[in-house]
Order: sequence, then structure tokens, then C-alpha cells
Amino acid sequence: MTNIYQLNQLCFAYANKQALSLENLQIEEGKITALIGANGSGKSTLLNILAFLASPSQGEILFRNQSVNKRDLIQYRRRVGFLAQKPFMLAGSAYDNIDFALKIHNQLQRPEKILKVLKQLDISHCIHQQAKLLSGGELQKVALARILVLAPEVLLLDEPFSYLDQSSAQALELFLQSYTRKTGKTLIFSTHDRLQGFALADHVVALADGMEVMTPLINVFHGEIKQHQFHSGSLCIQLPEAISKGRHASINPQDIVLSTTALESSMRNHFLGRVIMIAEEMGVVRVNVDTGVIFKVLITYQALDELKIKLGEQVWVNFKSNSVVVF
Ligand SMILES: Nc1ncnc2c1ncn2[C@@H]1O[C@H](COP(=O)(O)OP(=O)(O)OP(=O)(O)O)[C@@H](O)[C@H]1O
Repeated sequence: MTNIYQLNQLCFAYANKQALSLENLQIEEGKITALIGANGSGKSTLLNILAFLASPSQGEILFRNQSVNKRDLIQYRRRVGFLAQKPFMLAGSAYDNIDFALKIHNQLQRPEKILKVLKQLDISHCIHQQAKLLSGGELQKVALARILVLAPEVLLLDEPFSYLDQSSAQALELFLQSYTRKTGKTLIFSTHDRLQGFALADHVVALADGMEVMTPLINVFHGEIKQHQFHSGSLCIQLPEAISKGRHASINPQDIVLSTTALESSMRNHFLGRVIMIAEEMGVVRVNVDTGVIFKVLITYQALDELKIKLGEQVWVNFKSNSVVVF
């Protein structure tokens, strides 16, 4: 395993406001990393730092084991491709914008290169359209094409799916997954959709208030601990004995086992509910179960096939007390 980024004791503040404070964060080369977290949790700030557009107030960034000096940011910036949440387009067509990117990066301005990338992203029809008149989704894809054509070492994408309809988002997910596999490039993207983050990424970095939190931030319940149990309204979750403090409990959707009958097992948490959603997501299946509170679960196709569950049917949600993260 090689780390392309290593961040040590990194802090970033806007004026007096601390926006990021990360102890140690490694990003593995050739893998897909998702940054998840609520609005304002620091995802864009972190992407800006990884794109060398901002310099941390404190701490160190290593890129391919080299400590990045503030003086060299421009050099590093050219090695990565950053897609902003609201990309900026120059006057001219989609083609002109991509062609110009090649020019300023001193790369060969070859039409076939541009045509290929537009085709890969399914936006060949936008080629002669004025970039400033593109729809939100088209603009994001043209901006992505403008990055891909440069073949940077790292792709940093800030909410790349936010303007896309469901089928375009799924097509882009598939494209990004196969692109990173084929090229061995590193992809880091931010998303509000935590389950999408889990489904698409090899690693997930969860942020809350600018800090990394060791929870998937899915199936998060708020409440209090009493006698090794976490109480949240009608929900009572069994915890390991060692946990005595915390106001939030979360359960990784991949740690939940579904069963159609009550399980006799070492798992201490069992809730009977009803299936309210089954959806496909990048080779896994999302199942939402309403037990009074909604549990989000990720299972394999094989598990779905074996369980034979359908919408509206009863199902048990089971998980170990050790799978519960309290914070
Ligand atoms: N230019 C800025 N000046 C001052 N504060 C800022 C600036 N940009 C971001 N912030 C603050 O820094 C914190 C982190 O913001 P950031 O945009 O990184 O979060 P985010 O997780 O990307 O949010 P979102 O999901 O809404 O895009 C927030 O509290 C935000 O208000």
C-alpha cells in the first residue's frame, strides 16, 4: 500500500474560524476515497488543500512522500485535477474550454483527444455549445472532461454528482470506477450521500466539524447511555460493557445482518421491521428497514437472492454490540 497523500497535524482556519483539524490522514494511491459529512463539515476545504489551492495554517502535507512547501504549490497544482462544486467556464464552446486547458498545460491540442473524453462522459452533443449556457449537469461533466483530458495523477471532485439525475449519476459512478481501475489513478470525491460514498469508494473519510470521525455517519441515533445500553426514543441498543460515554450511536450499514427469522447468534441487537426500500448501488444492494426508526443496510446480491425479501415484507435487523460506534 502506497500513500499518495499524508497529512500530519493539519489545521486550516478562515480568518478566525477553524474549519479543519486533522491529526493524521493518509490517502492511498490508486484507490477511491470518499469524503462524507454534513454541510460545513470541511469537505471542500480539505479538497482545496489536497488540490494545493489553499495552504494549511498549521501542519504538514506529504505528496508522494515529499513534504509540500508553500512556495511550490503551483507546481503541485498542475499534477492534480480539481473539479469545483461550481466550475468556472471561459467564454467559448465546451470544445474551446477543453482545448484551452490542453494549451495552458503545454499538452498537444488534439481534437481526437477531446472527442474521446466527451464521448466517455456521454456529452458529445455539447461539443459546440457555449460553455456558459450548459445545464448544471452538462457543465459539471464538461468541467470533468477538461480535467480528464490532462490525465492528472489525482482526481479531486467536489460533489460531482450533485447536479446529475439518477441515471447520469449512476453512469458517472460506473465510469469513474472503471477509469480508476484501468488507469490506476487516485480519485478523491466529496458527497452528501453517505451510502453512495460507501458503495463507490475503497475508503471513506467521515468529517464532522472539521475533524475526522470514526463513524460511517449512517444510522446515527442520538440519545444517552444507561447501564450499557444506548437509549434513543423507542430504540434501545446493547453496547459493549467498556462504553460508558457518548451522545450518538452509529452502525455501519455493512455490519448489519438481515434475516427473515429471529437469529440465534452472538449478536445482541435484533429489531423487527419492514422493508421500505430496495435499490441497486454499484454492485451492492441498499435496503432500508423501518423498525420504528429506519436502518440503512448494504447487502450483496447473493444475500438478497438468499433472503428473497420484497418491499413491505418483515425482516430482522441484527448487529453485534461491538459494531456500534458511540461518539
Ligand atoms: N471562504 C470562507 N470564508 C469563511 N468561512 C468559510 C469559507 N469557506 C468555508 N467556510 C466555513 O468553513 C467550514 C467548512 O466549510 P466547507 O465548505 O469546507 O464544508 P463542506 O463540508 O464542503 O460543506 P458543503 O457540503 O456545504 O459544501 C464551514 O463552517 C464554512 O462556513
